[in-house]
Amino acid sequence: MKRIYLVGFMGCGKSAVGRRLSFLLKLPFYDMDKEIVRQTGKTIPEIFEQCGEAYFRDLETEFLKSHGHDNCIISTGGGVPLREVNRKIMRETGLVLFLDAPFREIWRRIHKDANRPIVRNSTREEIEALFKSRYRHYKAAAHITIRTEFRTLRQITQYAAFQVNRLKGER
Ligand SMILES: Nc1ncnc2c1ncn2[C@@H]1O[C@H](COP(=O)(O)OP(=O)(O)O)[C@@H](O)[C@H]1O
Ligand SMILES: O=C(O)C1=C[C@@H](OP(=O)(O)O)[C@@H](O)[C@H](O)C1
Ligand SMILES: [Mg+2]
Repeated sequence: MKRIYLVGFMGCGKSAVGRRLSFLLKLPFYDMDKEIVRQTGKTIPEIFEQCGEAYFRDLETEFLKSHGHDNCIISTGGGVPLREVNRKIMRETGLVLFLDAPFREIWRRIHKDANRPIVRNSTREEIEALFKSRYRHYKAAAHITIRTEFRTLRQITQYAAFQVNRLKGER
């Protein structure tokens, strides 16, 4: 089995589900944002402010190109599937799961969070427009879409594990 990538909009649960899935499947877990913070010694808002968003996007692609481990879970950042090269790498090196959460739930989770620079500098309407414009990229990246509405983190994790095992059996 190769890597398992979690994709989706900010706040859909990629980091939370990724961590739980790594316990359940007994596979190492990498959160791309945390790896980038570790490698650069800067927080995500600091990278955006000091180096610009384009630089952050290059770091994401660089992470995907240079990550040396298979058999692991990777939670991506919400902007990763926007680049075609990123989608291609993810689909060729693993299974991509899209956590599809409704916008109102996402907004409730992220609107007060200072760690997401895009949210900090935008209105609800702007973030909703971003959510809509990104949706097709998540769909294009994903092998499997998991709807998260009305499901607990535990249920989502169990369903993700079930889908991973099912697809592993098919390959
Ligand atoms: N299905 C869910 N039920 C309840 N809380 C959730 C669910 N999914 C995510 N959360 C919570 O929402 C917040 C944002 O989740 P996070 O994993 O950081 O999202 P992402 O990494 O996709 O941006 C966290 O506090 C997380 O625990
Ligand atoms: O959607 C985005 O453009 C971003 C999502 C964030 O990750 P999460 O999706 O884990 O919040 C983080 O990579 C950065 O703030 C940019
Ligand atoms: Mg995250």
